[in-house]
Amino acid sequence: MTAPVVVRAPAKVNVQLAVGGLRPDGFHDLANVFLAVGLYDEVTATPADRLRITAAGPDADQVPLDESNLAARAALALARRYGIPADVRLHIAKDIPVAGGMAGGSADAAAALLACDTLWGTGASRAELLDICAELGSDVPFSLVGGAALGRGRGELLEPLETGGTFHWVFAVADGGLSTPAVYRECDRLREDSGHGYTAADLPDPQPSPRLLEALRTGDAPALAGALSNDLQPAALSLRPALADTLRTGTEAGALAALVSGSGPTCAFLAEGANAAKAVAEALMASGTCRTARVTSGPAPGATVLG
Ligand SMILES: C[C@](O)(CO)[C@H](O)COP(=O)(O)OP(=O)(O)OC[C@H]1O[C@@H](n2ccc(N)nc2=O)[C@H](O)[C@@H]1O
Ligand SMILES: Nc1ncnc2c1ncn2[C@@H]1O[C@H](COP(=O)(O)OP(=O)(O)OP(=O)(O)O)[C@@H](O)[C@H]1O
Repeated sequence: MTAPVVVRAPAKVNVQLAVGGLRPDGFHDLANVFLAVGLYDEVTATPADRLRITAAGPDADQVPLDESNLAARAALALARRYGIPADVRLHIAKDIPVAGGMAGGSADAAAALLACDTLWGTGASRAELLDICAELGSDVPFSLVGGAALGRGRGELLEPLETGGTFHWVFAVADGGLSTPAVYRECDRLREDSGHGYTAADLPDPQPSPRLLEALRTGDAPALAGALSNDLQPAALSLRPALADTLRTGTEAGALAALVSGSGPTCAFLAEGANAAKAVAEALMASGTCRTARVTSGPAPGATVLG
């Protein structure tokens, strides 16, 4: 009998998310600086009579178990490319918040792709895997590579970035998710309403911040704190105003900086060290401004076959 294959893939936080114009294909051009952090989903692939998806974990009831699941779509995409049936059971052990702006579904897609490639012995090249990842979603290539990277285009064109140390983070997980397309739409609406005379379609090309890249390269947490930015944050706050209380609570508890993670509603807090992170998490839990607070660090490795 073929042994099951277990693959682990990380969550991400966008330390910079510069959002440019709305493209004719409905996506936005980005300068997207990703950092993988140590919260993981695990996907176990086992031979089966047909494609089957199961999920476990606190948020498992919010994970679709049909072919809309990104892990299922990854298996189907690989099987189609190699002309083989996608007869596999994919079990998702879910620890990344669902619809939280931390690329949980993308992590499952990258993990499932690597797990199926290993189980089926398809031997796809890294370039082929990245190509399939990009078809599945803008964040999926980064879930495969992990570490830190600059994402251009709609976020799928990656350039690895050097990091000079470990950054300590706290993530405040909200009750209920936010829809990524709705947050991008709200970003466009706020910009169009702001009266600067531009429309979403003709913004300048978004650029990474040299100060932020340098802070990552040198592992300088206070400098990174001063350079964090997320153009989707006003939109996430507009859709979920209570997030302002969460951000304030973490900052008052000693975080170096606070920002919404990607499209939200998870809020991310950068801390000076592991002890400071623990204190920020305790304050967040006590405040009642979030469902739970998770302490972790980054960079973390990309999708990895375990065992
Ligand atoms: C917010 C981020 O998580 C930051 O990393 C990503 O930009 C979202 O990436 P994702 O969840 O993989 O998103 P996709 O599945 O590719 O796209 C979902 C929807 O988000 C919007 N979208 C996404 C990426 C992008 N560069 N511009 C967009 O406008 C589009 O409405 C798109 O239809
Ligand atoms: N494997 C999966 N895990 C979680 N959600 C999934 C999965 N596959 C599909 N989905 C659907 O995708 C939606 C968004 O889920 P996900 O957890 O990836 O959001 P997210 O972390 O905010 O994404 P991102 O940060 O990439 O924008 C969910 O509400 C769910 O309907």
